[in-house]
Amino acid sequence: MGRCVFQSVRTTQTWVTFIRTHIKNLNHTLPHHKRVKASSSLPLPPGPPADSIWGNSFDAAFCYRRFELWTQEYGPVFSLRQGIPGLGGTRTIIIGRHQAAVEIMEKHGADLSDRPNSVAAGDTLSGGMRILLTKSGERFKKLRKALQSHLQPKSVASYHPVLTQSARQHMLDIIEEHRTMSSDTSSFVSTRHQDHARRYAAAVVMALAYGKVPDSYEDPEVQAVNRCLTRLGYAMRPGAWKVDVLPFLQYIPGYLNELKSGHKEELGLFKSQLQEVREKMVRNARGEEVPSSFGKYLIEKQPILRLSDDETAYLAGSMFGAGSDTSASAISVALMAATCYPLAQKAIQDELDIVIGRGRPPTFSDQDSLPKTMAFIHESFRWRPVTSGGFPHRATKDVIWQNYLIPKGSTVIGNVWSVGRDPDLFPDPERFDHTRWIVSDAEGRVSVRDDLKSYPFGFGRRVCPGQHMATASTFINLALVLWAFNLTPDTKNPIDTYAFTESANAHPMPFNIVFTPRVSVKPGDWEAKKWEILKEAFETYGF
Ligand code: HEM
Repeated sequence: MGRCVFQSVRTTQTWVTFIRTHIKNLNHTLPHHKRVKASSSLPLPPGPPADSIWGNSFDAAFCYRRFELWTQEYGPVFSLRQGIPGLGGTRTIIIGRHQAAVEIMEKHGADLSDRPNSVAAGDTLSGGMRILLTKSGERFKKLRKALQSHLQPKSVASYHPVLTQSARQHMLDIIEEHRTMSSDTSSFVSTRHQDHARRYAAAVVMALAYGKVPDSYEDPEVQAVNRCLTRLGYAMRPGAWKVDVLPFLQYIPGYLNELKSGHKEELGLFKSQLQEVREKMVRNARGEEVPSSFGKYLIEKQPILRLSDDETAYLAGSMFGAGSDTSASAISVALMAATCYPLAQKAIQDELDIVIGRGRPPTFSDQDSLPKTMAFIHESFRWRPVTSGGFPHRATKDVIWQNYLIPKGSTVIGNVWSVGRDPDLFPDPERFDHTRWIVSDAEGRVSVRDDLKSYPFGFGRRVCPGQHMATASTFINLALVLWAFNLTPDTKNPIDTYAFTESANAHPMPFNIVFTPRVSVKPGDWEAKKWEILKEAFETYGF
């Protein structure tokens, strides 16, 4: 008698795997919409083979790129397991295509607005008050409501003057770097343009949070906030604190002391920064002007928003962490794209020349007349997204998608890198092509497609509330840089467009750009005069 196939299956564990595999294999042969329900429950989305105890192992560095390969292999939604769920392990569902992200993260937004437990960075270091890590619930709703109302496009427009002023300083920083670094008068290799972008972003976020612009990136307050951010970044690194998988560790005396003192330090810093605004408001009663800021808004509305003093301080303080690093990286990526794709750069400069001319620098009032420039920005967000791997959500209920089960308690991640490589929407995805974002109507009028532009900022109810601010910052800086300069690569140091930091918010590794002013001078004039003319344009133009 032939050996029955079931005789080789010895343990319950292998039984389960055996049945799951067969259901999965059967399902794989069917189109998504026809996939069948398993006998007692729906199957998990498919995924790469996993060790029966440890689950899937993969390198955490640039895992979003590995996840794109698994999306191509296993489909738009796949599952991973690390350890044993329920015994300190996690089940993670990765979404890699746009339609699936909308169907899961937008349609089931209410069931996916939670964040995974974070004892180290969330509960201890941030005291549960840093909105990025706050669990869903009453506190999250209060914090989110306060943020959202202040970061709507209309409120962002009230910050245009400070954004413009800081972007103008950004241009002057580039010109100043030329003056100090270069003996060649016509162009120069900038090695510090990323520092200039960082200074810009720090300045606007400080202005947004507290209504003041720091003198430099070396400003002691900026440095103090950056120290807090470095600590946060370290605490959030997967595996940095075992307490996130083994929560009982938090009860070991002394174990969390380092994070507790970090919390004390940052709460003290955030409170003192907000106190300064409070004091200004008191002096305002005696005639001192108080610039508008998120901090001022929170103080005025604190009773209506039902925020405690600590929550108010944290909300304003967390702004820097969420908005500064990300905006600086987005600006650097846009400049990297312009440098590496000269035809796209020229298309933007031609548009700037037609719409604005060389007589005055661009402003926010030109934004609606510059669809190619806006398309370029959305393409740079797609090409090298800042938050490439997305940010984890947690399912608070079972979610069913196309006969697959996303179980309650799983971590759900919309992989921004993959969604931007969705072949149905972005064919030949590694190519930078701003024209993918341009649509024309019957009369040939061009505009920017609107339906896809928010995914680089996350999904559902946790979508980035700062996205309008981030887009505005990238617009004004890119438009001013390309109005003023031609960007070319430094032939001695080619740019590696895949060289990024491994952090959650990816930054390009340092790269050089050659800046050449686009100013025409009369024959006989010195080339050097171009820099003076440009400087004058930025210093004197009435922004
Ligand atoms: C290019 C720049 C930026 C990018 C790429 C970006 C991206 C993101 C992403 C992917 C998330 C997580 C969304 C999710 O969980 O699905 C997020 C959250 C957040 N962002 Fe941004 N962001 C940027 C700039 C900003 C700015 C300028 C601000 C504020 C001024 C800001 C404030 C926040 C806050 C407060 C959260 C937490 C929201 C929550 O957990 O409910 N971001 N951002």
